[in-house]
Amino acid sequence: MTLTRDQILGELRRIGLPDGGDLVSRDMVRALGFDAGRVRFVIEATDAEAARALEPVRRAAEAAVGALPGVEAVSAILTAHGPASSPARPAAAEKGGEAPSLKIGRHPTPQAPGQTGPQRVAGVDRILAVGSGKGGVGKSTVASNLAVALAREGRRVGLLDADIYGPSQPRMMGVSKRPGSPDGKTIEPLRAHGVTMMSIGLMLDPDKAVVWRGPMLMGALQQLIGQVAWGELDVLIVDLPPGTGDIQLTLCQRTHLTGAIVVSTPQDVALLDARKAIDMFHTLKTPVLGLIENMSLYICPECGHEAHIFGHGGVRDEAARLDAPLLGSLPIDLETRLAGDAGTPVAAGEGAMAEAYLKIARGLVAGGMA
Ligand SMILES: Nc1ncnc2c1ncn2[C@@H]1O[C@H](COP(=O)(O)OP(=O)(O)OP(=O)(O)O)[C@@H](O)[C@H]1O
Repeated sequence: MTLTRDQILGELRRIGLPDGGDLVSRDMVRALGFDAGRVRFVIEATDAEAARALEPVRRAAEAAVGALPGVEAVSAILTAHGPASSPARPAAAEKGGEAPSLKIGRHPTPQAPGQTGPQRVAGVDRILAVGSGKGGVGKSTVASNLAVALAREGRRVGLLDADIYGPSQPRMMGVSKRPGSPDGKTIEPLRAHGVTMMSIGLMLDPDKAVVWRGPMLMGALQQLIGQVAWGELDVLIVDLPPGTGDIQLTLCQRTHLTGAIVVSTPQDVALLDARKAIDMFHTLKTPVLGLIENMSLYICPECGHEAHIFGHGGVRDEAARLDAPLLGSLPIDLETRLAGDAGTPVAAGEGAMAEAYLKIARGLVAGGMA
């Protein structure tokens, strides 16, 4: 007997929620897909706390669907908004800069009649999402440096900072000007180090952002992709928030992505989360183009001794397991941190780290990914 969507939903309807209703009646199932006995779906919770409380529900859902005839493997992922940590305050807000007359954070517009599935962005040839399972692994650092390295390789590059809970690209790229909107419809992006860039952090009142729910996040992301005057780009790099939440879901479902790059440090806890992020991209049918290992090694500047502070080989092994390329391994490097804090990514200069990023960039260009 062939497995059907209705059969799967039928099982999910039987999974009651602690506060009433079931996964289907409460409209919490997203991105349901199945192929050759493998079923994948996402359970969308309203916030991180609710998601944590739903772990037994997730397990029950996996078990119920797994018991259906013809199902060999089930992967259910819980998504929620990131933690309500304090995001970086936009420099422009502090300076009281002129706000565009656009209301960022409105609810998303439905797709136009005839539009189904992920849409292309006019003028933008490729979109690469840079994600991570865990925060703090260097995802934003990698995104900004890759953008700069690709620009140095002659590509027309855009960088969109979609990390709503900790937008760090304004600091890393050294921009603080509030983007303008001369016509009140389009948002003018900023330019830094040869890259056209825009950050959600430059447009938000951070105190409001942290209480946003899914629809408002989705609306904001939609505006940043669709209303920013990106111009003609070879590649747009999107710096995602860490984890598997609404921003990731919306981006993958609404925008045609070339693929995702997942950044991880080599230690087990980071890899565990990276695996979840990779699984989410698979569920959403976004190709995972490769992994980047960050902070893989520390080389003592005094004696040259090499220490694997966060473990060794974990990301390479994971890449092999997933049959995904390891796009690069980047060491722990003081200059990388200092350069990021100073607003001039290390890839904009000379030296071993700039060369390491240029090498990754060349690989992406050679592979037709950027
Ligand atoms: N290879 C590296 N060597 C030294 N420091 C690094 C390296 N990569 C990143 N860092 C530093 O680690 C800190 C965290 O990096 P970053 O903000 O890029 O992480 P992230 O994964 O984007 O975190 P989040 O998603 O939580 O914002 C920053 O101070 C950054 O400069």
